Amino acid sequence: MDNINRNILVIDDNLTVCLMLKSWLVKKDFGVETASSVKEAKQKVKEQPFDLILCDIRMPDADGFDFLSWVKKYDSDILVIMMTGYADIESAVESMKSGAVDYISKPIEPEQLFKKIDEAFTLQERVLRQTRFSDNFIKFPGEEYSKLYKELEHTAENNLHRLIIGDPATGKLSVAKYIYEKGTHLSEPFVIFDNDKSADSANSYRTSSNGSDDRSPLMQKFQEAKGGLLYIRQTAYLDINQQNELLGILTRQKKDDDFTQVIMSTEISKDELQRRLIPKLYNLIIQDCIILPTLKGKKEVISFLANHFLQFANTTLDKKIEAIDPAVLVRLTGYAWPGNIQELKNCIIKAALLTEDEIIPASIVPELFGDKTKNEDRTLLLNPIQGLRKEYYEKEKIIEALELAKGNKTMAASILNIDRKTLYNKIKLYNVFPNN
Ligand SMILES: Nc1ncnc2c1ncn2[C@@H]1O[C@H](COP(=O)(O)OP(=O)(O)OP(=O)(O)O)[C@@H](O)[C@H]1O
Repeated sequence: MDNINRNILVIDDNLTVCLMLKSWLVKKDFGVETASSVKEAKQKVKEQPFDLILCDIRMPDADGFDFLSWVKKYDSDILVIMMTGYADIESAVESMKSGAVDYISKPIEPEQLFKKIDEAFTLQERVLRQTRFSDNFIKFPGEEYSKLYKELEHTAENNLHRLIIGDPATGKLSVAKYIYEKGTHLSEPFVIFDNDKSADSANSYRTSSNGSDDRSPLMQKFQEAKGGLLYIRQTAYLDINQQNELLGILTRQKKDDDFTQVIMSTEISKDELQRRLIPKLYNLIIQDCIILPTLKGKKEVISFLANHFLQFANTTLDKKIEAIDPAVLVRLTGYAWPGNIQELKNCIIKAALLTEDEIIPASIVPELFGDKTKNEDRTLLLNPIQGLRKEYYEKEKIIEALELAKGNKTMAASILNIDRKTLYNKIKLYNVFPNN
């Protein structure tokens, strides 16, 4: 990965050390900020995303350990390397037990520093690859779902291309990630081609520094995904050229090491899809397509998921809520969930945030569902965050998710179903400053 997308915060009360480290790291293309006190450092961490922090173990206004435990609580994904004097080796080792990824002794040698930073990122990437999606996917109870999971496993094991049809937020992307994780190419990329008309610039034609890249956005993403899995969202809206390209991808690839599995998704009905796609493509992908159910009327699944998201909220928000009051469950299971899993997830997160006791109380129902007679007037926060990949709404959705998650970026990323790094990039892109 390019260092250009990585931000490092250097914390040291010695200005010379800060400036020296900054000049070394800037030459390696890192984005670098400095802070001369823990107070200033905390402020900076709240204002902008950092991937790694180099922190002096002894700071005048607070202990480096205090800062370390604060930062790990604030955002456990930020890597911290402690900087120590020779006499401090014992505390450095101690700091690793408290969550630092490494330590480095002063005086610092540039090569040793780069090596340690490199190792820290490599280790993190390995861990992320291993745990990337597994936290997010759970299997729902019931016969219908167990058939679905068997089908997904078959798709994964045999490296098959598949179309997934499902209403908004029924878990199409999650299913694609599951197939990837269960499949044979975990060490290869998982790439999303978001065919939303207003999708972000990642899908626009890219121009290289010394010439132009005249491959279509779809073919660029296909190349990027080589040997891995390409997920095509909103397949129904591919233009004719892209449909022909997709047909080529699906029919001409050989099953060798470079084989790229393609999982396509759409929200629209088969009839509508048939009207939009060229017949050859439609006929090819409609066979064996996977249809994801909606939540409406599935009481057992809704209550299972509500409890699952409660556990997730407990862990992420550091809460200890043990149960959901039966009256709340009745309301949850009776609701139609037009925004499907996303809406339910947002609802439970909100409930967890509003709950101080061990049980989500019945008194919370009006807050969650508003006035029953005016269902459409539910708060904005409870509207499903569906359009998150659409540029028009993206900033708004990010702010909404950060507000809902009370600034907790791990939680916000999960709400948006994007990884933390993507969230950080978008926070930067749209200049969103989460305050908490
Ligand atoms: N099996 C699952 N286990 C846990 N969470 C899930 C599961 N399926 C979906 N979710 C959660 O539900 C939300 C919506 O899922 P996802 O983004 O996969 O839906 P989608 O159908 O791809 O959405 P869209 O209609 O926007 O394309 C996400 O927050 C995701 O984490």
